[in-house]
Amino acid sequence: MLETPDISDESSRINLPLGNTFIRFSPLTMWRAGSKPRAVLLLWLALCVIIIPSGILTRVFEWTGIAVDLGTTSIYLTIYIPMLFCVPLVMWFGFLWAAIPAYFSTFCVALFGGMPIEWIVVFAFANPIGLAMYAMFYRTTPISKDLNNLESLVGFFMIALVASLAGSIGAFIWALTNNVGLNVAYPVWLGWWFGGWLQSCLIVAPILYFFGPAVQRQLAEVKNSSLKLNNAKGSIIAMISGFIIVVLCFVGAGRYISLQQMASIDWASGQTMSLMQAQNTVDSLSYPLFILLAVILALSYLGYRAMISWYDTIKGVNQKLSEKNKQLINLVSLDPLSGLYNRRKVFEQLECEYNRSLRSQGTLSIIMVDVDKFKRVNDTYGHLVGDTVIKAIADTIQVTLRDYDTLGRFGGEEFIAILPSTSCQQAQIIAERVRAAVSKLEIVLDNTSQVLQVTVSLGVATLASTDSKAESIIDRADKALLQAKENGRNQVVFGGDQTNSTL
Ligand SMILES: Nc1nc2c(ncn2[C@@H]2O[C@H](COP(=O)(O)OP(=O)(O)OP(=O)(O)O)[C@@H](O)[C@H]2O)c(=O)[nH]1
Repeated sequence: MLETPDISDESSRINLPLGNTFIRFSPLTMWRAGSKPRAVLLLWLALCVIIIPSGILTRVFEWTGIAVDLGTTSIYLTIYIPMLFCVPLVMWFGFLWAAIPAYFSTFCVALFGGMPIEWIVVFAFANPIGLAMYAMFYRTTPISKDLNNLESLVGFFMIALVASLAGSIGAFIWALTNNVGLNVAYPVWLGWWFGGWLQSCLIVAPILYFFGPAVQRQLAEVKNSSLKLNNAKGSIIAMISGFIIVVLCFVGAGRYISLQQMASIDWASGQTMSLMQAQNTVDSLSYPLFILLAVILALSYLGYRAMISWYDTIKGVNQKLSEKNKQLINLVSLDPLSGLYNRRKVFEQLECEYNRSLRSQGTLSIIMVDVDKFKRVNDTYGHLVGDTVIKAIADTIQVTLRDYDTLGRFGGEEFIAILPSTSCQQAQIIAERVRAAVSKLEIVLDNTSQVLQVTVSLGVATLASTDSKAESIIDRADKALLQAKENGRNQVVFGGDQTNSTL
């Protein structure tokens, strides 16, 4: 039977590049999973030991940023060492692997800076929220994390911008806890996200480019989940929902704590601020936060839509490609009129069966079939009717053969059947069945309702112990076919010595 290689399964699934699979956060499982996962876990723990106090070190040595004078305002471009580690971690490992050290490093920095503990708990979520943006983007986008092409680089710059904006909501908490007004909070916030973005573009991007391939090669063995695009929609919706909930909790908790604190502040006048006044102050600080949140969500949504349409495009292109591949395979292997294998493919198939029979010392037979007096059909009814007859004969022979036999069109009105594991006696029985089926075939001519009947002559040959190549069987079958024609047509002739044929 005809077998066209099925490549549709492959095309329905787009394998994301190696880098786009994250390592599942399961330290205990990794510890038990063998030496390689354990080494990765230990490496991560060692990095945590570096990352968590690195934030404090930047404070102690005052590497916290660069002041930039913008005329009327001056902003302070923040450099935050822990994020230099955590962004590559989120890209190579996954969200929790980066969020945990990011949370605790910010926690330590805030503690060191004397921020009240209830604030610290909320404040430390700012950078993990930024990291969630990276994770969301890379979980669902089939672009390289090694930034080895322009598309990936631009994608990274864009996501770094959104992530820096998301992470910079911490600037408002800083402003609240330091009792500074919007005039101070605003440039701090500007420097916070702009500095974070520059840091990602200028320092993290080269790290990803130069070290990414080597790191990912090392991590390949412990990455066990390849992401199916079909699941990407679900996972991005889950991540965006999670992100919205976290940010809302973040903002809500921030407002609640700040209201409580402001209500109890003993101002210079010595009076406690009224709850109403506190509410107004918090509101004035919260509005930019809500605007920022709305911008981030809008950007996320747009990004999500863009990604989904991108996937659909890729999927469509892949489907078209696989259809074209199928067409191409058909073109080189199938005869367009009969739909059977063509001569080239028949030879390939025969070679294959010949080698298989030699290996297994099995039998192999072939039948050559030629339509009798076909020239007369063409001359009498025209070539179009001739084509219909060829197609009808092809179909009849095909259904007469067994599933594992191969039928091909060898030339004009000549067919060849390859019969694996078939002795010369069995082959002759099958050939006789084919002859009888064709002779009973009634082809009704479309325009005249006239019934046309044809016969075929058949030459049978079986693999002999003396055969040194596959073509020898064809030679004998061809000679047998000629003999059948000479004997008067519409008959089966066996070619060669029956006793010498493998039985
Ligand atoms: N309609 C049609 N005719 C074809 C095709 N391929 C070959 N033929 C015709 O098949 C005929 C073969 O004729 P011959 O080789 O003389 O043999 P025959 O008339 O069948 O006579 P015998 O084989 O001796 O019984 C020729 O007229 C070819 O033009 C095809 O694809 N379509």
